[in-house]
Amino acid sequence: MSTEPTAVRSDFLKTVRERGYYHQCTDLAGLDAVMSAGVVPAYIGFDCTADSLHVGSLIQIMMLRWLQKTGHKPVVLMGGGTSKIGDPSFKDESRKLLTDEQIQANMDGIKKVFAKYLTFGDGPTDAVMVNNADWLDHLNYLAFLREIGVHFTINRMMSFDSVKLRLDREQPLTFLEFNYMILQGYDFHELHKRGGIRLQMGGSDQWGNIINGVELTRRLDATEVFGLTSPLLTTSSGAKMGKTANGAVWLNEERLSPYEFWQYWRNTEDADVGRFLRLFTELPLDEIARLESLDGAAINDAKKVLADQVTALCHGAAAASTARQTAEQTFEQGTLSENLPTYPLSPEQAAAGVALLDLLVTAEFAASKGEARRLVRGGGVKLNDGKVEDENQLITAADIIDGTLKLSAGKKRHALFKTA
Ligand SMILES: Nc1ncnc2c1ncn2[C@@H]1O[C@H](COP(=O)(O)OP(=O)(O)OP(=O)(O)O)[C@@H](O)[C@H]1O
Ligand SMILES: N[C@@H](Cc1ccc(O)cc1)C(=O)O
Repeated sequence: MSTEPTAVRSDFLKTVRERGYYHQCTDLAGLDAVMSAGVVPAYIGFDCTADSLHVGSLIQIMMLRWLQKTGHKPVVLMGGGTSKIGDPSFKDESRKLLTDEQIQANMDGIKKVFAKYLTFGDGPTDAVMVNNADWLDHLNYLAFLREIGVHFTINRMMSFDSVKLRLDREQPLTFLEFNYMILQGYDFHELHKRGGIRLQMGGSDQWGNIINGVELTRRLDATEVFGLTSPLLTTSSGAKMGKTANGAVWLNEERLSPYEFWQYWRNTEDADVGRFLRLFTELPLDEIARLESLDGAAINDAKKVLADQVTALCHGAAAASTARQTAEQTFEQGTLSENLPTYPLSPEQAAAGVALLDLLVTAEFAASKGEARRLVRGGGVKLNDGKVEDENQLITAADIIDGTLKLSAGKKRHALFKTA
């Protein structure tokens, strides 16, 4: 790797460095020269391992958005082929093999989010979506080994973290998974050949896979292509970005309501506000500097700006403003908002009595009854705004006011159960 220049000229790389998307690049000066000279088509791949992406991948989506805004062409690669293998990078165990139907359903779910962040079409800087199953599904094993396998040495493959970590821990790495980096490497060469793609981006866990593509393309096409990675985000307290007590923070509203999404950002730790504003909004940097310098109670205003901006991008301005109003009604005016997550409760259930622990699980405040029990013991559960003392409490018709029961966990998580 060459020495990194202190200044870059291209708008895209300036943005990447100023806003905190930069971790590593194969040749920053070389990439800067190419990006300053004209439109660069660049890609990021997403495997279809769930039916929605989560905020961990939002940094990648924002990089594609900035790429387009600064005059380049984003290529979104759906890993319809690679999802059949499963990327072993930084995973302790083999992934569960997915069926073709599961992969297709996941792809249908994941695809939806990109239209909100990118403009698709046929123009020079319009985004396009490709699926690597289109070329990987039809590879001929012997021909592939002879044309591509010959460029990879086992010695070098063993030096990559995705392989090394498993072997060091004496955990199995199947031959299937061992092939993953070759296939992702082949994608880069294929995309370069098909659409002149010069750059692949991804989180820092993708570095090894990206390098393989850069080296393979250089050998086969005699062209320099580039790799650029972002840091893998954790919150200031060290938690992996994108996970809450309830699991991942999903981008699709079928998985997580815009209200809960808004709340996630509103609950950002103070120390993360500036960093998240730079990464996940498009506000000008001087405005962000002002917002992050707020302290005391005023930092909460900055968190609301963050929540508004990120929710508006992901779910639209209307959903963002409804989420904000709901939160303000619930927390600042103490009224019940109709927009809180709502679950049905049948009159029969209410008449027979339902265990509070079951409702805590239904509302996704706890993943199991055991966890729900600990939540109550910790003093964090409220029923209609009154603290719950008895973990075995049965909810009955007497707890239902005007057909509604309000359940809360801590100050910030609320759900309504309705009998009609
Ligand atoms: N916390 C994170 N910060 C930055 N980038 C991330 C984060 N989590 C995932 N990514 C990036 O998002 C892209 C998609 O990753 P992927 O779908 O594998 O996410 P994941 O959370 O690791 O999911 P899975 O658990 O299925 O592997 C990759 O480029 C990856 O590096
Ligand atoms: N390996 C990437 C997905 C990916 C797949 C194919 C590619 O060509 C590029 C990236 C991930 O797990 O997130």
